[in-house]
Amino acid sequence: MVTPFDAAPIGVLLVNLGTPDAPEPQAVRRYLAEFLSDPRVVELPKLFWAPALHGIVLPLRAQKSAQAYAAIWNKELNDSPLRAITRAQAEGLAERMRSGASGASPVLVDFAMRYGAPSLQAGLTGLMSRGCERILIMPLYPQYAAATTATAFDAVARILGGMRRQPTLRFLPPYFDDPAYIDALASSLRAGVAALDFEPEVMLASFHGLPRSQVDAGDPYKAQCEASWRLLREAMGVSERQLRLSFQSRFGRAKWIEPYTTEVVKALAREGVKRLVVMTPGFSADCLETLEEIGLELRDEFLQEGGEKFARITCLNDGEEGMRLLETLARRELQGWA
Ligand SMILES: C=CC1=C(C)c2cc3[nH]c(cc4nc(cc5[nH]c(cc1n2)c(C)c5CCC(=O)O)C(CCC(=O)O)=C4C)c(C)c3C=C
Ligand SMILES: [Fe+2]
Ligand SMILES: [Fe+2]
Repeated sequence: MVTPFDAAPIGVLLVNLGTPDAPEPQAVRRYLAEFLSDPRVVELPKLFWAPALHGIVLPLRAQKSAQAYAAIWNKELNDSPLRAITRAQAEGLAERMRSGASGASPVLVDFAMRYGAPSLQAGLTGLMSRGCERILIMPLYPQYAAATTATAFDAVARILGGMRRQPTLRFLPPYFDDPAYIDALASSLRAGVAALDFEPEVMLASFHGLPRSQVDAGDPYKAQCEASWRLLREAMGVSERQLRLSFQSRFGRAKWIEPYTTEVVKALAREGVKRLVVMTPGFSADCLETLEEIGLELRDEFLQEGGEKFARITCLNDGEEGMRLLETLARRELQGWA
């Protein structure tokens, strides 16, 4: 029997970057091998990069990164924070889409990782096996980058390339300037600062970096981060000096987009800034880069350089503001479907 098209469920698939299965060198190596072999991520000739990656980068990096993952692993759930939070976002969105749903089609929500597990293949085929013929893919990157947004699209297209009966797809566009995103960031920053036992002298918005060569080649990522930063400053009513911008997570020796987060923070401490708050608006979920690189490493650097009070604002995660944002985006993109 064929389900009438209008009554068939609609699928929503949240997509984030990916993460290892365990905080151990073997698992981290497997994950990094998949991630860093993606030509959208490292744009070097394969003949040169593959031996360097497998011969030098992975043996060194897997060991070091496994220790970093161990420091932030969610022990209660025995899971990576990124996967645990993305799962909670999917569960929360499913609940929200159940209540107040209008029309005949139920909305089913799942999540997938671009690299590692649960795979995009499993996410797509899982929704299809539950009857979804129309699927909204939501890459959870507010700012577009070929290394994140485009590679998710590429991977989905490759998976569909192997299907006889394809679902109909929609993709969430980048939402770096969406008022719902900016409002969610501003509310979470205000609430985060109000809950502190100190008043910050400076706030810093630290975005994940990108190789400068990718931006020079036309990637709009840096401009979109700058636009989010400007809109957030306007929403908060603060100046460029009160809310600074920087880029973190540099990987490799090439130049990445600047200013680098570590340099900005060390300079602030040397200038005499004692109380600092750091937020990471480009990440939808807390992960290695926010919990360890900012929450542990950057905190130590600031305190060692003379800073006295340091606080990190959590990502939007599955909190009220974050979930309201995901629901707003999903409902908007599902118009005419659900
Ligand atoms: C938010 C957007 C992201 C962009 C843009 C991005 C680009 C990018 N990243 C690397 C290299 C690494 N990134 C790593 C971790 C990582 N990156 C993002 C997001 C973006 N990356 C997230 C959410 C995470 C955390 C994953 C987790 O498991 O918690 C890592 C791995 C960690 C490590 O070993 O230090 C690397 C490596 C490149 C090269 C790049 C752009 C070209
Ligand atoms: Fe990254
Ligand atoms: Fe990092």
